[in-house]
Amino acid sequence: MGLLKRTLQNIYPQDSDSRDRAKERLDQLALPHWALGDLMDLSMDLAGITRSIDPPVARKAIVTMAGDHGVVAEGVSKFPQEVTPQMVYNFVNGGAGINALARQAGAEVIVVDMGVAADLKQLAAEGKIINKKVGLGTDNIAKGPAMSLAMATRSVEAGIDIANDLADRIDLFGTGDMGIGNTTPSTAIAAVITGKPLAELTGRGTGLDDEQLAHKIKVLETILECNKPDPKDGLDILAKVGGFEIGGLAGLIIGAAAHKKPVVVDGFISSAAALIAITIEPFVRDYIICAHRSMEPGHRAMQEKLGCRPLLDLNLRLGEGTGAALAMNLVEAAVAILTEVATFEEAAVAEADK
Ligand SMILES: Cc1cc2ncn([C@H]3O[C@H](COP(=O)(O)O)[C@@H](O)[C@H]3O)c2cc1C
Ligand SMILES: O=C(O)c1cccnc1
Repeated sequence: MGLLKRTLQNIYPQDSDSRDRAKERLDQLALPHWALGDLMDLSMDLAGITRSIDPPVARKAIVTMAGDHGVVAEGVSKFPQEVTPQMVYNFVNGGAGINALARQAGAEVIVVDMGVAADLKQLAAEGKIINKKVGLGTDNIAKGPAMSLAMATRSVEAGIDIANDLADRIDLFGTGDMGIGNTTPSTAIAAVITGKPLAELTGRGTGLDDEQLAHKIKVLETILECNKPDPKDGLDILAKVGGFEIGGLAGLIIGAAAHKKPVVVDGFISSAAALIAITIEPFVRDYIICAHRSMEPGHRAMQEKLGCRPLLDLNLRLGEGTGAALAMNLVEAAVAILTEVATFEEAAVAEADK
């Protein structure tokens, strides 16, 4: 049996006993009932995910996966494809948005080459990135499938491998992406899985103007017409309209769920990966924490389908894992509430009048 199938057999819903035990304590905290709001719901989720009322989250990593996209030939991005490997160097040198925010959150940044259209072997040989290259960029999805079904499986299994390798030393995973053009496959995935119209889902990515946005929607119509992915088959969707880094992130999310570890899902591209993951195995949903609401208009529909309310809404539109790094601070806050706040009884505070 392949790695993906074996991993899926280890994915269960959140543990209701641990959730109940967390709720029992949270209900008694010396504050007006549930006054720390969504953070208290998050505490319960963390207990259910980790099977503990002292959920471990201290050791954090953002896994930023990079890949290129043949569809850039259609003029769907404001930036040229060379930016993908150039940003990989920036990540390695510590100068990108994700490096600053991960440092601030106390999270490690792990950069993975899933399919950048450039030779990054030297960086991998120096141990600065992980090499899981499936191809030199996907094929142009406006002309046919992104990749073969075998490559789609390899992408997802590469992400599972990374989760497996990190599971001994990381408690809390975050997702990040880098790949010029990747809001286009992400929008295609969103359209297939949410069933919402492209005009509602498609956004400006790195900053398209009105005319370029209208063109991107046309290209997306062509992409869906010529590929016709099966909305119930996550691997089919990934192979036809996905990307190597999107597949890798779907695998990372699946892997985190199999290890009963929370995974903070970043923005638009990471959410496309999460949609692929829950289409492959719906229980994966129980392990996902949605970091923030991106500026891309389709993000709302994606998060509704994920069944996940975002923690932050900061007009971010970057990716890289930046929103996930910011939300990790809130995940740690949710644990602090559960483990450090005293109950009415412990603090000798009078309870509410009936
Ligand atoms: C310098 C730079 C750094 C980035 N970091 C993340 N992205 C983000 O923008 C890209 C997706 O937008 P689109 O589909 O419009 O190309 C992805 O690489 C995503 O990670 C960046 C984009 C640029 C230009
Ligand atoms: O929300 C995101 O992840 C995003 C939005 C625009 C461009 N790149 C990433």
